[in-house]
Amino acid sequence: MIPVIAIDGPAASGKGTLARRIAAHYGLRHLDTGLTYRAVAHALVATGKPLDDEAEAVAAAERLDLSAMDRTVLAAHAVGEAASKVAVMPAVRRALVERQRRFAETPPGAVLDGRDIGTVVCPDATAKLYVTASPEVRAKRRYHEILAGGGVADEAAILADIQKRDARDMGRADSPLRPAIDAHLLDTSDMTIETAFQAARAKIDRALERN
Ligand SMILES: Nc1ncnc2c1ncn2[C@@H]1O[C@H](COP(=O)(O)OP(=O)(O)OP(=O)(O)O)[C@@H](O)[C@H]1O
Ligand SMILES: Nc1ccn([C@@H]2O[C@H](COP(=O)(O)O)[C@@H](O)[C@H]2O)c(=O)n1
Repeated sequence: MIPVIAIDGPAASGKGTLARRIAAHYGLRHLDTGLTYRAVAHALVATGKPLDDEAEAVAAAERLDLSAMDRTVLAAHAVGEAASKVAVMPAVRRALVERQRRFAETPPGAVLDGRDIGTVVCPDATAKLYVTASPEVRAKRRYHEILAGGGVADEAAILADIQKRDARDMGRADSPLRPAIDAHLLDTSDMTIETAFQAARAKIDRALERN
């Protein structure tokens, strides 16, 4: 059995931070699936195409090189907003999910983080986590992250964007953000990164022992 760890959660909940730690700890590969949607949105913007151009978006998804996604370009707040618009199109999701599944099925196993990993991409994952935190805590973390990177940010605007993105991601018809029925919920509002990692590790260790 190839171990697959599925981590879902809303924007800025800390799922990427946790996924990277878990992948390093268990010696697994890691895929931030949010980057795949960001890369498609970025490709449309870069070529002057509207974000609802489904044919162009599918073509961008099909030619995407998962090993060459540039986090420094794709991490921008505006790209995340654009990604959530591209992510409502079922044909784009089909193309990306196919790529994500192939990544997950490749030895030695993988950690994938996103919005629909436990529900759609890897429904048979070895362990599933749903990581969340209050919108206010998430906005504060993102605000401090931007300042630490030398940027300028408005915490209230970030909070409004996060709430808008949550509503779009949870409200879309295809693969809405929601915890899988068998996911372990991890509310990190009052947890440090280390505490969240130890809590996740305990759940994953138990799941790995069972398999
Ligand atoms: N438990 C925690 N306590 C404090 N800060 C945290 C915690 N978890 C994550 N962070 C910080 O919060 C910020 C957002 O975390 P991260 O990028 O991992 O979230 P994400 O859910 O992957 O975001 P996105 O949806 O935008 O990809 C980062 O600056 C990270 O260092
Ligand atoms: N499995 C996923 C991952 C992401 N999305 C969409 O992409 C947007 C950006 O994701 P980040 O994790 O980088 O913030 C996100 O808001 C989703 O709309 C998705 O649909 N499915």
